[in-house]
Amino acid sequence: MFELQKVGSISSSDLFPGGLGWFMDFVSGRHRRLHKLFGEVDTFLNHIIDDHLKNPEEKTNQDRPDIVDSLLNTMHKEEQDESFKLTIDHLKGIIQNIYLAGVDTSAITMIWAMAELVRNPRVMKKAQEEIRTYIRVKQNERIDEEDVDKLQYLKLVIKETLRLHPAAPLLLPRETMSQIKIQGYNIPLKTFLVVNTWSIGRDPKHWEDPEEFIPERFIDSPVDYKGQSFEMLPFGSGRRMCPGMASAIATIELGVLNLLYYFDWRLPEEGKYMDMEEDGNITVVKKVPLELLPTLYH
Ligand code: HEM
Repeated sequence: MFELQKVGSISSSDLFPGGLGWFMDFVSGRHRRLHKLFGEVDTFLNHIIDDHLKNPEEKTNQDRPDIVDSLLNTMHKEEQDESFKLTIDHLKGIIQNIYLAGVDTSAITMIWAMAELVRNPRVMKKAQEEIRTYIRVKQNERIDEEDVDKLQYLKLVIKETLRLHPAAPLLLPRETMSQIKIQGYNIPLKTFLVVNTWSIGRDPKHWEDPEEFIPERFIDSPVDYKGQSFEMLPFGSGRRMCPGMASAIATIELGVLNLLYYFDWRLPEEGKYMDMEEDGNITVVKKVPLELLPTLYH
């Protein structure tokens, strides 16, 4: 999947629409690689679906159905709307979307959040104090989604992480549907437009100390990540903005909450500088993998 994401990023055909781009992609072997990768991904998706068909949720130890179980159930329900029937191909498309657009991006954001927290002990301490004051988990119980609502500072930490480290820093490309004028620039019809949300989130015109990790900057601020505040757009904006935003936020908040509730974290070598260099293309990851030592707290 990750290889597909890499090969599927901006191609010559995007930059030179028409014959030239297609020819360049053909000569560079990109078409062949994509074709091969699609075959591999299709086999992988068939495995996932077969596994679920062989082991329906009621026959496994799972305590709740996963999304593939739910989609298979919908598919098999007789009362499906005649005008739109969910098929195995739709199901494959949805699973692929979740893998390509959802798993990587959410994991990347959690890694950046943990990196920033360890680099900023003041913020880590404040976040853990809040969590350990408001959350009490009894034995054999789990932290659940409702617990997150009690944690205002944790939410600010995630917001600040999304400002500084939007997982998809260039959003998805757009093409203008007519000639437009923006801030004095004439943009012709059918122009390929890329929005750099990474630099928007660090623009000193809008952010004080933009490179600093300061979750408190969002206290009493109307600026949010939901596509309405153009000072930060980690999930994009408009009708093609990220449809997985709510699921991503729930996953990230709950994930980081679990990490901070159960463990204390430190660098393997105390006091060592943490390299925050970035790497990637469609998604931007931490170039030097994050290595932290956990100590069990609860
Ligand atoms: C931190 C996590 C995530 C980030 C930062 C993120 C970010 C984005 C961004 C920037 C876009 C392009 C929006 C635009 O150009 O206006 C996008 C599109 C998309 N995202 Fe996410 N995303 C995340 C998680 C997820 C999850 C969990 C899912 C699914 C479960 C998901 C599914 C999608 C899909 C399907 C699109 C394409 C929408 C379209 O083209 O109409 N994303 N995401």
